[in-house]
Amino acid sequence: MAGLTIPSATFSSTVKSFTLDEVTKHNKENDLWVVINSNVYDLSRFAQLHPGGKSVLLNQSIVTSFYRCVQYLISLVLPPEPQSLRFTAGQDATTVFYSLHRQEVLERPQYTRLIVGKIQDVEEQVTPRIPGSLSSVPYAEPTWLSKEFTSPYYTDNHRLFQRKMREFVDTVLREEALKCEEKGTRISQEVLDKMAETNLLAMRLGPGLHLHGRILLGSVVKPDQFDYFHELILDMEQARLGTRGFIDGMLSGMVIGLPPVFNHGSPELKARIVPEIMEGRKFIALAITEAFAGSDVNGLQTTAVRNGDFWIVNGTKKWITNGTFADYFTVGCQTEEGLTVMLIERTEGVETRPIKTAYSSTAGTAYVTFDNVPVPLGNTLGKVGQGLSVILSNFNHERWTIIAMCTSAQRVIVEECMKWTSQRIVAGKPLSSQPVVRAKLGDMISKVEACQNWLESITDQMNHMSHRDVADKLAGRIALLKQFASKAGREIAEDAAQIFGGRALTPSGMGRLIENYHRTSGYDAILGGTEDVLKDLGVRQALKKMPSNVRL
Ligand code: HEM
Repeated sequence: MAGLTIPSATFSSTVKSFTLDEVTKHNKENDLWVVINSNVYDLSRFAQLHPGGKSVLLNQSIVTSFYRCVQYLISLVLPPEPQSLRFTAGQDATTVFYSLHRQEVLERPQYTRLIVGKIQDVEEQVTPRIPGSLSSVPYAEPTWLSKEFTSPYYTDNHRLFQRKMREFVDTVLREEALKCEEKGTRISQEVLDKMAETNLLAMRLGPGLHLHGRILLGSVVKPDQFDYFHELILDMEQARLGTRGFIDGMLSGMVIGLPPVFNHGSPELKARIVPEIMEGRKFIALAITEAFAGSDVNGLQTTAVRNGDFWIVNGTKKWITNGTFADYFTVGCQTEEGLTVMLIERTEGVETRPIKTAYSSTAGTAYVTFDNVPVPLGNTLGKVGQGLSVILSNFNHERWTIIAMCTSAQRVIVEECMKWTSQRIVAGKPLSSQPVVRAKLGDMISKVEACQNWLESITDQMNHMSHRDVADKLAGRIALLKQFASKAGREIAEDAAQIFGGRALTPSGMGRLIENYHRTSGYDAILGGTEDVLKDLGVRQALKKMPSNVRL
């Protein structure tokens, strides 16, 4: 057997080269080899531990049945070993493997160790995606990242930024995301440090002065060059992880809780807390919603009463993202003068309890209670009694980031469905040969493309407008797009679950991304404003601008 050096993503040492005939001899229970994607695996010992059971590794596939029948006829003349009548073992199991497992199974170190060689002169049938690379599946990437298409919005710098972001997501975040999503644990300080090192946390807050003096993603983009398309790319790349709880656990609380501080806090307060938060050493959450009031911020019941140089705060907050581990809370309170926002530090009288939600507790969703908590008057954000404008000032940005992540998550689902419907064989034909399945794919693709194109158009406007103009001219459009995108997401999730069947119901295995999205797509329809409220807001904003001098 000749030695062969294979430069591969999974192993790089000198590996042995075999013929298929040689592999066929290893077809017994304790001497069990299979070929998957031109690699030869020795499963002799692993068969006992195989999560799918030992018997399936020994069972006949249809192809091997035929092959064995021929063997059987020959055996009438020359008897084979009795066991070899029912082997998958000793065969090329590529097709059956990919119909039952995701590629990532083969990439786990404990399984790459099972490789004993490669089949001579045989090309890989499946090319695993290299971390950081683009997908070649149609509609798996937005048009601007698809070969041979152009875009009026993105520059070479955006393209470079996208490449680096995807690399970061694939190599630094992906493993952590899977682990935290499954175990419900909070993001590790080690990964947070890496995010802070690249200033990813600061970039999540959008373009602005807070980026000045910072080195962004290893100097890929200069702080004053960073625009809303860079931020869009960042959000969309992160959302490709397909782990909804972890996406929020990656400090979404900061994205919505910190802007009121640096837009409305005193210079001393900002100097004290903003750097440590943007560097991932301390954590902040936005605490507005209550069991008593959600979108209706005027109905909040948490109170703040003045006492000397302090507010004394009493009340409760519910559904607070990152609340279980937050050091600071940006809180809406009722005062004598009206709604007022203030920064409350985790101190005596502040308690947080995890709330069990439909997504992973890695997001740190909390119920927060304030019991006679003294808050320095200097922690007031904006003017006393004008809390509504402080809260509203960040809503458009929050909603826009939700749209970006929701659209990107949908695209991942489209990619999953394109792959699955092409590889899944039912009654001898791929699923995609069914018109009803193609109709679902058509709906999904149309929806995600509509969201992407509308979103890019709004993002372009944001790049050319002041904050005030965004509030005046884009609030309604952002609201309408958010409800459209989240509804599209929920419909896509439903269609994808129908396509994947039972696989869409288990959080691990082939349909794990579909299961996660199907379970959590409703979050985008509620967080940052429910669909009905936003649709109404969008129309009300439009009606406000109806000229009085028009008639049919
Ligand atoms: C290198 C070889 C293999 C490895 C490392 C492996 C590993 C695994 C793992 C980790 C699972 C759990 C589910 C998942 O994480 O996707 C699984 C399930 C399964 N495996 Fe394998 N497997 C191998 C080969 C095969 C082959 C050749 C067959 C062919 C019959 C097979 C049949 C199954 C079945 C039927 C299940 C259960 C699937 C389900 O629950 O939907 N496996 N395998």
